[in-house]
Amino acid sequence: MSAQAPLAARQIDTAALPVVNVSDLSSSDPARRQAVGETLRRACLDKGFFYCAGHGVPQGLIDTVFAETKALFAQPTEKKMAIEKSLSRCNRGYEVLGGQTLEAGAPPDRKEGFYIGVELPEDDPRVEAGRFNRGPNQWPDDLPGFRPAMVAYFAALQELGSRLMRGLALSLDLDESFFTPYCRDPLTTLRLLHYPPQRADAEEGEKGAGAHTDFGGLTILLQDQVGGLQVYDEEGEFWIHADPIPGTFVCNLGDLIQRWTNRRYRSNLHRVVNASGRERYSVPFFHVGNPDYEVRCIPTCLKEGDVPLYAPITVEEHLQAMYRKTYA
Ligand SMILES: O=C(O)CCC(=O)C(=O)O
Ligand SMILES: [Fe+2]
Repeated sequence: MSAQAPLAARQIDTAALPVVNVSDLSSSDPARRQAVGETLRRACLDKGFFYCAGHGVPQGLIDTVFAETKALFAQPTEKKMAIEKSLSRCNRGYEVLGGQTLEAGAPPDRKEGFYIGVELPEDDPRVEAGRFNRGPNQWPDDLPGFRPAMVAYFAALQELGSRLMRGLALSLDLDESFFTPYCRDPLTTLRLLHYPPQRADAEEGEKGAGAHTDFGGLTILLQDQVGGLQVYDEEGEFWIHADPIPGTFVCNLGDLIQRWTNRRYRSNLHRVVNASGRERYSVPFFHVGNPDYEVRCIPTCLKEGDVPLYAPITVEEHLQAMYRKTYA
């Protein structure tokens, strides 16, 4: 969505992103929930990227998700190709190294991935109607712990995402339930990613993930201890290294929130460069709402004299356009 940032921009290693403890979003005291909303507002008005602490997702589940993710990517190529994404009508399953180009004009991303979504049987009316990204998942047949771990993690993150959306509503001085209709029947995607180390002899401009903004509402990223995520600072024209902080997720706002808020909250440019010499694994969860929900400028986000910058669009229309753009 955003303009291309200068890739040769100066880089700094400052942890310039705030840590927001969201545990009080579960408080029965409205004032404590509102206080989290205020903290979220400051983070969202700045970069739209923050570390999320106090999220309540058990560390044991997180460790299992990483273990299963590594086991999946360690499988022989033919095993992974047996559940490759093109075999699915709803973009589920394995994505080959270089399968996506997130940054227009750059070389393909040096990452391999795996897509998981809401599990729907073939005879579900939404699947029979051919709705975008609706249908069954593809699962590896010889990793018995994989599916239960991913299903449990998906459910935990879906709940966290909806909780954060209530916090986001508070941050915008809206009713806490403002985004509830959007959160029903979600089109969320869980994505597993493996970034091999950057190559010394790589084509100019090759990255793990090219500079991009996220398509959906809210992204909740689990990253390992290797590092490599970079967030663009538009004013300073440099990349902030969003190094891992144990026990936190990195949360960022996607395009839909930028559209809702008329760019008051931004969908910020970010990228991955795995210069560590090690394998990197990450697990972004794209909390995306109801496909039929129409995202339009929130009236209170419109300052006097401003006009909406974006036409209303349904969640499904926007996602389809972004998939077309990055999977040429
Ligand atoms: O792997 C990461 O750290 C970020 C991945 C990402 O930005 C994405 O999949 O949209
Ligand atoms: Fe992203």
